Amino acid sequence: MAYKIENNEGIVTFTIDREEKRNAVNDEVMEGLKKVITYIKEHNEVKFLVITGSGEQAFCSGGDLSEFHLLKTEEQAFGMLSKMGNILYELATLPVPTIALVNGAAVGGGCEIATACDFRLVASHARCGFIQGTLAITSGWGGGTYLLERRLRYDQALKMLIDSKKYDAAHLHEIGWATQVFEGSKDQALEEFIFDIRKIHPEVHQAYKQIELRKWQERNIYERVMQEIRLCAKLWESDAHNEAVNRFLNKSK
Ligand SMILES: CC[C@@H](C(=O)O)C(=O)SCCNC(=O)CCNC(=O)[C@H](O)C(C)(C)COP(=O)(O)OP(=O)(O)OC[C@H]1O[C@@H](n2cnc3c(N)ncnc32)[C@H](O)[C@@H]1OP(=O)(O)O
Repeated sequence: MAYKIENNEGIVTFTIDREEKRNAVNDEVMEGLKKVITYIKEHNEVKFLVITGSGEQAFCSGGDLSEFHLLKTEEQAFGMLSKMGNILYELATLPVPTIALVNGAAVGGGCEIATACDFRLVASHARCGFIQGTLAITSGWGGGTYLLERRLRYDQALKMLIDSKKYDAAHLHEIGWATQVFEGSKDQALEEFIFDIRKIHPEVHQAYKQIELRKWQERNIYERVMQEIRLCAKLWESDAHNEAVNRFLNKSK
């Protein structure tokens, strides 16, 4: 199984469990995300959702390039990107607060998943970034739109997208992407962060979340996400992208 879902007294945790691939997202992980989203929508008692990755090296390394590299044309790419884009939109607009427990690197689509969450608790050793530019594509799951909505300073958010590099945790905190940085155990960091939140009735959380989401509807976030995905799909079929992915997949051979 590529993922684990646990419910501990209303705190639902989704763990991507593909440590050997640095928790890259494949079709099975997408199905798991759909499942946990449906579960939360059907269970009013859920207080919040935590997303994390197995091991300490990576939260998520983005789309599984060994699988998705088989998609060559713009339309093939759009199919996969929009499937995950819709899942990420559902995640970003869940009625409960969401926490990315960033236990290690969050790059490419992994950084998009973390950005789609309400809070980002980042391990001090983790390096994160929208590195898609190094593959000659843009963010393809809607994460660019979420980043620009997260109220980071605009110039810092745009720089994060266009310099396409990994930032250290201290810098991510300084620019406002990381909610907080933790040392040591991720479970303890989560416990401390939710200590007060978990005492509050879930309907209160949901009411505050609704206020934020109403703003998202007014700002046409879904349409903007779909435009972002289309732009990425166009770049996907370029020679530059193909060559960059081949370089990554063959780097150790
Ligand atoms: C598709 C959507 C698009 C988007 O919308 O954003 C994307 O997500 S594009 C994908 C962006 N991701 C990448 O470019 C992969 C980046 N990966 C890395 O930079 C590094 O792996 C890491 C996450 C920083 C971890 O580095 P390290 O701990 O040194 O591990 P390795 O690099 O040696 O990787 C170990 C192992 O895992 C494989 N791997 C890692 N990431 C992916 C991936 N995204 N897809 C497929 N496979 C991945 C890597 O190839 C190694 O495999 P082996 O050599 O077989 O051990």
